Amino acid sequence: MSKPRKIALVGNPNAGKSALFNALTGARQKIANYPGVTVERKSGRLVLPSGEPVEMTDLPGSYSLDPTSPDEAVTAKVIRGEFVGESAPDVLVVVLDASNLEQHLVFAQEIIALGKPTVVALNMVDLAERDGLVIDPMALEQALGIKVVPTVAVRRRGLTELAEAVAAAEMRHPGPGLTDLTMTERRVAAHAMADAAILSESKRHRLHARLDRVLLHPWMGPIILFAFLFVMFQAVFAWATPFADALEAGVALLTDGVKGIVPPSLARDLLTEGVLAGVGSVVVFLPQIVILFFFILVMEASGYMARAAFLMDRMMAGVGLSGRSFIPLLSSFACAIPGIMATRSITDPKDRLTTILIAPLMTCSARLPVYAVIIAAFIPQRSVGGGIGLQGLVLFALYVAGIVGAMAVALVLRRSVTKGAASGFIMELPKYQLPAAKDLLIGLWQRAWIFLRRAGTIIFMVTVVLWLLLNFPRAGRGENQVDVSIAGRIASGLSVVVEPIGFNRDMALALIPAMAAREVAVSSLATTYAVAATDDENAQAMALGDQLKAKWTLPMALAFLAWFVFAPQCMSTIAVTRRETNGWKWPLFMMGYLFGLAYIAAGATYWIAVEAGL
Ligand SMILES: Nc1nc2c(ncn2[C@@H]2O[C@H](COP(=O)(O)OP(=O)(O)OP(=O)(O)O)[C@@H](O)[C@H]2O)c(=O)[nH]1
Ligand SMILES: [Mg+2]
Repeated sequence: MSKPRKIALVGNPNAGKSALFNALTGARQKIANYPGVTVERKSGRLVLPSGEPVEMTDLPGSYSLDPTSPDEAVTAKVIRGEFVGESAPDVLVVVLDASNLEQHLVFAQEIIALGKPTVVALNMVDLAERDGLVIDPMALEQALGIKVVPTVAVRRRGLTELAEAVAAAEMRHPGPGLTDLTMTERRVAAHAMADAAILSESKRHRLHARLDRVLLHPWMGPIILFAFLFVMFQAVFAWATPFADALEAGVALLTDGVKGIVPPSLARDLLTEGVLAGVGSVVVFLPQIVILFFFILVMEASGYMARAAFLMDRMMAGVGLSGRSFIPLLSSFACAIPGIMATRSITDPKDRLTTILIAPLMTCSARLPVYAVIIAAFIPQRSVGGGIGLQGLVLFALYVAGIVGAMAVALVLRRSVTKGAASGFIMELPKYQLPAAKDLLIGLWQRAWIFLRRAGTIIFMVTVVLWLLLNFPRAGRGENQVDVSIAGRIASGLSVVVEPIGFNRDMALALIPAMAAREVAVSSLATTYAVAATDDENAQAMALGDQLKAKWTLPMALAFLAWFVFAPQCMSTIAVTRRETNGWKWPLFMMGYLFGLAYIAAGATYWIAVEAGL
């Protein structure tokens, strides 16, 4: 039997190729709202209405067959049949976003000009219709000289017709006048074709255009973005407090419960001091994490995220980065690991390396518990006027410090280690959409689950190991358990190094396990203070925040915060950096410079705060 024919889906990023691919083949993959998600090749089987089985490939989104990024290079090579170990596709399906027709027709012409059997999937006609765009597929067919099938990938509309067109595509050939055009000529032609195919445009379309004029305005745009982020950080504290308090009370109740049932023993201590105090101290930050991601998901789903990237482009260019770095850096606010992996869509190797190196400076969500516990303990819960909470303001400042730090580092790197010019940036702005409640809920649930799973696995394990190291060898009469323990001794050694920047032994003790996961800084402190307090009934009953207040000064707390703005990332980030840069050189460089920055920032913060009499 001969091999099945190969069908490839091509088109601009965000045209809905993956959605069509999923709908046609039943395969599953992540679908996000901004360009550049499909990095790898996906293929699956399907049977055409004619009964012919074919193999379908989902190619990365591209703007042109002249590749400007590794993803685009893959697409261009596969289409031309130059990809090693990969036969050329027999039929191409060009996927167009009907509501972005003019833009998408530019690349479509280039594909069609290849002369291969090709059909057009005019996708997202639902969104076009909703926007009041009435498109005439026949006019497009005439202009392009090939079959055009209207589809709605997410509603499975037009799939059968598309499959039929694919089966028939072998016989067709491109019309005259499409080959050998320059890019500019293609743009002009695209404009004319879109004009001819679009029959009417509605109020909604004009409304979106007007929204863009405000949100993308050179100076109003950034102010609105800044204001939005400001509100987001205010909300993280303001909304979370009742839930966090309830969770904290729950953990306290559990601890009392265990103490009531289990007789005093090391095992009971492990449960209360290690598991409940340690892991519990992290879990109480679940509401904050959920609120933070609520805002991020709304930004993504509404189409505002891409606008934010667009606004940031100029600032990025100022420090020698391209706007392409924005999405990876933004992902790093969740976690640096997906952020670093997302840099694969950056064309220029030095541009990409710079982005990888600064990604850990974006405040990942694992740092939120650390910030939150210190802020709640040391920054008074009061308003600085106009209903603006001081705590939210400090949190906002910490995030801004990370961003400013990253931009400053990029500026320096681009003039030294990763010298080079900034490259251009093309990005499509998706349509505005009201986020669907169901998608939001699923997204939030996934985030919450990731957080809880971390608490139940890595944070749990590290905390238990730390508890063991804190409890052995056992203290004799009159000795303090933490002082004589293995962990205590290691931390005492380390505190020689961190004393100059204002850290005490307990803080030093939290730094090492925090390399496994940042949240562990919180659980380590909680466990350490719980172990230290075993003999003191009063101290035992104190919440972590009160313990911190009793044992740290304000300058120490601020120095600790400054440390975590820059502190070298977790082990997994180092590992992924090693993988993405093919060696140890850059991860070591990254660790080195981050350690240096963290040390200087914490030290400067401490001494300035002390001098200021805080
Ligand atoms: N309303 C509507 N949304 C769609 C349609 N097709 C795709 N989408 C959505 O559009 C977004 C982008 O779709 P993808 O399938 O990821 O786009 P892609 O072409 O694979 O993008 P890249 O992989 O980045 O090149 C997703 O959020 C889809 O759910 C459609 O016909 N109608
Ligand atoms: Mg895709």
